[in-house]
Amino acid sequence: MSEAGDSRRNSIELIGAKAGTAMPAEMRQALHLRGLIPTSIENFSKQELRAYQQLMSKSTNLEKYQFLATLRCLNVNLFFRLLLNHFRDIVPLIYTPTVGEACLSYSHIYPFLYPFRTSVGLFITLDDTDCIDSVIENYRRSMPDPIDPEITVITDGSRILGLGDLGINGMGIPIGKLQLYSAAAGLNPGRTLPIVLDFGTNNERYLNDPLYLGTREHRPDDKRFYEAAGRVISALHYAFPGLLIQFEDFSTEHAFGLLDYWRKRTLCFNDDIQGTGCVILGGFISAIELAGIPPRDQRILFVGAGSAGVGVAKQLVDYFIHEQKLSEPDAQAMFWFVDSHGLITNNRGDTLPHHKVDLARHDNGSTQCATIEEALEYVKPTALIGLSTVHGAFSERILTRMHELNPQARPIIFPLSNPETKAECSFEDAMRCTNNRVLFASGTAFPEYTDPETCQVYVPGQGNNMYAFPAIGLGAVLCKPSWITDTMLFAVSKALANSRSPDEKAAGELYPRIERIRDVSAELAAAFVTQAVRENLVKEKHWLDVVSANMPENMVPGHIDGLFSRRVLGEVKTLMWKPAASVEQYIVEAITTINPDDT
Ligand SMILES: NC(=O)C1=CN([C@@H]2O[C@H](COP(=O)(O)OP(=O)(O)OC[C@H]3O[C@@H](n4cnc5c(N)ncnc54)[C@H](O)[C@@H]3O)[C@@H](O)[C@H]2O)C=CC1
Ligand SMILES: CC(=O)C(=O)O
Ligand SMILES: [Mg+2]
Repeated sequence: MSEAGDSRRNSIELIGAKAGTAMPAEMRQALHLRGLIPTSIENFSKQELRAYQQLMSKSTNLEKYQFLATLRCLNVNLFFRLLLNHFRDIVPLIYTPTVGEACLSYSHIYPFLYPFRTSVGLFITLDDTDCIDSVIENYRRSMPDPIDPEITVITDGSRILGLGDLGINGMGIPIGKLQLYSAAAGLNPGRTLPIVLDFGTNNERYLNDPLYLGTREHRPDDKRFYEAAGRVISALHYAFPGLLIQFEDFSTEHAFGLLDYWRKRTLCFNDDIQGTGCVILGGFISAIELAGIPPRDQRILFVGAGSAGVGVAKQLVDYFIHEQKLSEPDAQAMFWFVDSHGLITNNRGDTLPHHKVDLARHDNGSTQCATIEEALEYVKPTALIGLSTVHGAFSERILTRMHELNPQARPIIFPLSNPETKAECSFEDAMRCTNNRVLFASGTAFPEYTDPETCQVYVPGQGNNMYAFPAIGLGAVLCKPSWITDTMLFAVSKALANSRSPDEKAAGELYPRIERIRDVSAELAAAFVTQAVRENLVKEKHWLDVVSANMPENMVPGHIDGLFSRRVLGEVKTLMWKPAASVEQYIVEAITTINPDDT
């Protein structure tokens, strides 16, 4: 086909196919589509209604996931309209818990053919890293819009949620996270790039699965891993200057190494370490306000000391140092950690991996605790944080002891492992065992709990990094700081705690309601950008002008109130992408994308 023919075809694909039954009559005529589309000329709301009905008619969550995945490829605008208008219902279908189920069977549910010109993302093998530039170029060519991605979520599938090594099947996670970026924080979906490093898997089940879609080899050694991952990151950095890289679900043994090496070399962050730290600190600040004891009297027991446990602990320690004015040793003394070998101490007789050394207790004398129960009796915690991947680790006995050990304070219990099949306890169990006194947040949303005697309904908190990563990403994409500092993340946590509405606070909720996520993300991103400018790490003149103008001297990180902050917030909001509200708007946008000179 001639170039002119190609271009016409592309226009029809972009404008026509995606407007679908909403395409006006004149346009059907002009694009030679008359007779090829059903007669009725609909609006987007009607299309959305039909899509929602079809979604709800599916009998399993996995079928719903598949329906949504296909819709995302066929009609981006409709997909995001549907998602935004039914956020609470649909997030669990595209994210945890259903995305976990989808990843487990990704090689089996993979559609035969993704529609022309709708790349799912990049699948990069070890061999591909020898010609990585051409692989990236293939991706660029495959995209309908000639614009560079501004954000990538990249995994090697080695620790997908709490489900372990899923190899290439982990691709569902970057896809799901990036869908949330667009829905929750207004990142343009056409500029998001999911990547899986298909460097092999140590999962024997997949290696023996005839339908497994990835490389059938064991994972490489550390040297080869870092070399190959480094090539990919450098090539991305070169091809798309300013691209934000989110590391996701790398096993803990590589998560810290990658972040430490790349943190100041390219714009990046690790969601499991830093995003989770941000979000849990935000909820924890809200929880300690309600706990009924002075914050510095908290005794915090972590169950799980992997990338997420360490990331969360680090940000909580920083909070006690910077906001509660404790010395570093005093702040650290408030924390105890249990891993699969028991309480982490410096004299329990094993060699601790690097990331656990700072977590070890030195004051335990000859006491060692082999189990969570023993640690509970030894520490007598006021707060219990689960990032262990062990379903039911917070047994009824443990939950009841938390109630008994805290007669004066409300116990904080955060079972944060994902998906819900890995959660340390359920909301219902935590409520029953603590006489409804628990301050609760879980990684995957639990249903509301109705007290059988009083019929009062209680809403659980969701402590999932989805409250933070979209905002960190939006803030970083907008202002492009040289690197992402701890204090920028701290500002995001503070803004998250501050973002609760008076109603949410009065109801004792630890996080804002999920339906408000776009407003919340905008506030958090504004706090991020403001902090980045304050730290002199932003070069873009636009943001220097917006933020520096009239910045009060006593600006408190994470406080989004006052005229100054509202100005920054207003600017952030105007730059957030959203699906077109009407077919007319959609067509204008589509034509502008195809031919910017036509405007
Ligand atoms: N809520 C959220 O936003 C997030 C939740 N997560 C969840 O956190 C979990 C952990 O993630 P990572 O830290 O990266 O994994 P990891 O595998 O590195 O860490 C797990 C930790 O739990 C410990 N553990 C295992 N069995 C145990 C047992 N029986 N008793 C006590 N400790 C035990 C391990 O020793 C290790 O320290 C996953 O389920 C993940 O989905 C991770 C990031 C964000
Ligand atoms: C939420 C998330 O990032 C995780 O569970 O790994
Ligand atoms: Mg993760």
